[in-house]
Amino acid sequence: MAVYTDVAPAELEAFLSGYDIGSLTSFHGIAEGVENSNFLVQTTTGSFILTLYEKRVKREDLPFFVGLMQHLAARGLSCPEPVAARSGAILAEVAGRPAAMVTFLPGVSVRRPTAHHCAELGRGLAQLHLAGADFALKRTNALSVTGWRPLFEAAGAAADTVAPGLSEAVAAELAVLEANWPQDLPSGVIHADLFPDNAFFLDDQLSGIIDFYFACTDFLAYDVAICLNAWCFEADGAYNVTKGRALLAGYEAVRPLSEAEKAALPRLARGAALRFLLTRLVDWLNVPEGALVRPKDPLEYLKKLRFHQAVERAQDYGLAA
Ligand SMILES: Nc1ncnc2c1ncn2[C@@H]1O[C@H](COP(=O)(O)OP(=O)(O)OP(=O)(O)O)[C@@H](O)[C@H]1O
Ligand SMILES: N[C@@H](CCO)C(=O)O
Repeated sequence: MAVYTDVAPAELEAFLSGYDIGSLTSFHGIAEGVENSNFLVQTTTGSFILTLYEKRVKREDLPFFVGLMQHLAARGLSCPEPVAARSGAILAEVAGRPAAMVTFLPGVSVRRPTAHHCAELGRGLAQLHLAGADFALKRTNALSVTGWRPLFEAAGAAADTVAPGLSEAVAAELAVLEANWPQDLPSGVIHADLFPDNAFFLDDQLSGIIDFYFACTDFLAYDVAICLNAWCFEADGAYNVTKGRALLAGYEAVRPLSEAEKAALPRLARGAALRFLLTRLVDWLNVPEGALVRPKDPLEYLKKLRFHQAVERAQDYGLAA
């Protein structure tokens, strides 16, 4: 149940009195998600999402996130639109947490994506990259290569309680990627967390992208690598090249990858796998007392990392020659 901060009905009513969105008819915490506290708010005019930002979202980053959603929605991307209060304010504070209201998107996430869903996602990701190309604000990716060693140090030797030898394996991979991380690739706004739970489908067509709270400025191909990790592996840890081919073809139909991006893809995929291994490892080792949210399995990403370590060229992911 990803509600870390609860909201009393009276407090919500007081908060909503500052908005022209009708009167409250119902609201409830949303179980999905592990980073923030989300509530479905229904009023006499429609449905909205109230998000209370938790530990990994810094207040100073919120203007970037809400500004980006406004920018992408204005360019036709189906994403949540921040709702302004009567005062014009987008950002607020509810139950002591920074908060914002956004529009509710129809559609459902798919738990077991097919190759068709991967193709749709690839197209949507490329459209996101193109729509974000003229977004004025920049945000450094705190979870790219320079952010991984501090995460590893936060886990420390306890990593080996999760799996024997994990600490040594991560230290070795970290050294390789810090020494060989790609430079000078096409950069821009990336989503950076576009997992199946953050994409909505209606009748198997991509209908929306949510959860822009890791969005930042980084290599566009790194976002592709994150999606290959999140969408193209089966539950048993095997890479599904049919899904990879579909995702990459969908992406390239909208935005072709450069030769430099293709050459860098295996390293970017290793880095993406290490990033999610590390954030999951830190969460796994730091479950708050009485938490109702079960952290995600870091070892899922150790398996993916090991796959990428054996990949020699982008075509191994299903990329057209
Ligand atoms: N704009 C929206 N429209 C419809 N549903 C939404 C919207 N935003 C969030 N949700 C619902 O709330 C859930 C959690 O949202 P979100 O993924 O942003 O939370 P989170 O804590 O950042 O999760 P995580 O980072 O683990 O994906 C989503 O899976 C979805 O069910
Ligand atoms: N999508 C992330 C959790 C939210 O950042 C993961 O699966 O590890």
